[in-house]
Amino acid sequence: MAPLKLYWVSGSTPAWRVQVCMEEKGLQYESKQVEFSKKEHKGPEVMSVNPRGQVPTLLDGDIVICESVAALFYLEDAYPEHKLLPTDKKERAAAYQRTVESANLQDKVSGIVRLKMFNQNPDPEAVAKAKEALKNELKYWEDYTKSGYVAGSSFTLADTAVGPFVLALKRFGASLKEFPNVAKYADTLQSRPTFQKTTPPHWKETPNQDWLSDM
Ligand SMILES: N[C@@H](CCC(=O)N[C@@H](CS)C(=O)NCC(=O)O)C(=O)O
Repeated sequence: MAPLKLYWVSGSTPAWRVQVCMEEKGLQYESKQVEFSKKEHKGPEVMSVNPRGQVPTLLDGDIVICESVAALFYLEDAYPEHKLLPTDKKERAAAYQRTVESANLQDKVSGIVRLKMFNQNPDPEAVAKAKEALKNELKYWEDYTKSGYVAGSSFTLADTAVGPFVLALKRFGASLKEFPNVAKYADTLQSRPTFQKTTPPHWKETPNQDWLSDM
């Protein structure tokens, strides 16, 4: 049996990061999809390894990693056969920077999800504020993606960290017309077999949301 095991939920963008990273590295892993609706993430199997009861939870034998970005760095370190960090020091620094910096984008995307997914009638003022914060964040990523990827002109670990959140924007209906580089980047990611293989299953079966149709 493969030593790597990933607990994940369909639509969890942090979990998607780890799936993409393992696929890009060509790693075999046991895929353990859990259901939020059945509270499986708070059940004994997940809670015994991750007391927060969250996904992603990655196991490598008796090693447990419960933070998605930490999991990316761990995988790069433990499975160096297919490297996702550049060897050039300057390019590597950029990839480290963007991988960690993806937390800012994660935060702004999560802001929209918290308002729209878990609220029947979200406060319009709060929604407008969250969209403004997201637009401000996207200005940075518009600059970072001008050479095709988020850290230089080839795919790196940083793209596994950022990519799922950019594709979440498309899922939520954003055309990204004000952010043409990000829009092109989204197309690049969407055409990558590893992203296609790991796209949240329920996204493929249900129409996109219209939460960001004005963006
Ligand atoms: N900072 C964590 C966030 C993990 C997280 O928020 N996971 C969500 C799903 S996207 C979750 O498991 N939520 C259930 C809960 O918190 O009870 C990471 O990047 O891995």
